Amino acid sequence: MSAASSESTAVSPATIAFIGGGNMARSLIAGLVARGTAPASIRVAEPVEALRDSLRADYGVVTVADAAEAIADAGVWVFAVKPQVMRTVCDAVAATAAETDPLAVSIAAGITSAQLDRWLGGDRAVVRTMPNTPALLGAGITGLFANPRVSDAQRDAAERILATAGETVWIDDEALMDAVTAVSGSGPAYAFLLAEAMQAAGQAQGLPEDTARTLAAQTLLGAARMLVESGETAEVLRKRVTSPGGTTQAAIETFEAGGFRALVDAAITAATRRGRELSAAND
Ligand SMILES: NC(=O)C1=CN([C@@H]2O[C@H](COP(=O)(O)OP(=O)(O)OC[C@H]3O[C@@H](n4cnc5c(N)ncnc54)[C@H](OP(=O)(O)O)[C@@H]3O)[C@@H](O)[C@H]2O)C=CC1
Ligand SMILES: O=C(O)[C@@H]1CCC=N1
Repeated sequence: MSAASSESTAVSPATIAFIGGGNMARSLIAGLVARGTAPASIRVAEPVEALRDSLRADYGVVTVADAAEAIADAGVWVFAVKPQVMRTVCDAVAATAAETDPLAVSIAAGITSAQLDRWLGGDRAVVRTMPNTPALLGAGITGLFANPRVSDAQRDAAERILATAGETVWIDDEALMDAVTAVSGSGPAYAFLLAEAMQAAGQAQGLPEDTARTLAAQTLLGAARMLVESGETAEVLRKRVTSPGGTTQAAIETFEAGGFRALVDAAITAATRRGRELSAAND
């Protein structure tokens, strides 16, 4: 940490400022507080009063309307705003960054560490991350990339913060962060889409709404746990459910005939491309 902090404000490496207190910040804050981070060491800058009120009520964190107030004594700044406003947000805090030399952690899709570094005035320590919403339960996974300016201690600090949200995986080639975003950042939505479709199809077969919903949700939970806990591949687990000439085979053949794998590939390709577009469009 730089010794250039202003005399009136002691910057603490343990104080974390969130800039943006929306959906994803909330998930991360929930994880941090649930796993022992003192709420008083978390500042959240969020313009929407209702969001500030609920973050304060639910987690006891310090909430403010303006980023300048949140970052003043924080050694770690977590940028949790939309990619479209990231440049403006960075411009507004760049002067303070030059004074206090914080670790900048971004969770934004697409925006690169080089962009963040440049917008924050240059020569900044930046960790670009991509968490996902199961962070709310500590069941998330986050991809992380550190630029060369990040020290070992700062890398550990970023790891500690994101590890409260679940698993972590460091990525050496930043270009792959858009693929991480497409697979795991956006991925919970794909599982929810599948749940919606399974529920609707079950209802179409006559199941009551509540029953169809519970069957779909519990099935996805059980399958996900088997994927993580069994040590076996998805393919092996799938084949074990698929009795020859049985019901699963009828369904899987219908998926395959409909181009399911190609559709998933096209969807993840589109999401990866969109990450790159978000970077270029907001530069
Ligand atoms: N949602 C997800 O599953 C994931 C999201 N992300 C990334 O997280 C980031 C945030 O996404 P998400 O939480 O969904 O978005 P949200 O819109 O829910 O949250 C962003 C919040 O930041 C606020 N904001 C805007 N400008 C400022 C500012 N100058 N200072 C402080 N706060 C500001 C917004 O207010 P207002 O609405 O008034 O603009 C909003 O409340 C994005 O970059 C996204 O790519 C990453 C992984 C997963
Ligand atoms: O949809 C988005 O752009 C963000 C990033 C990953 C999940 N939500």
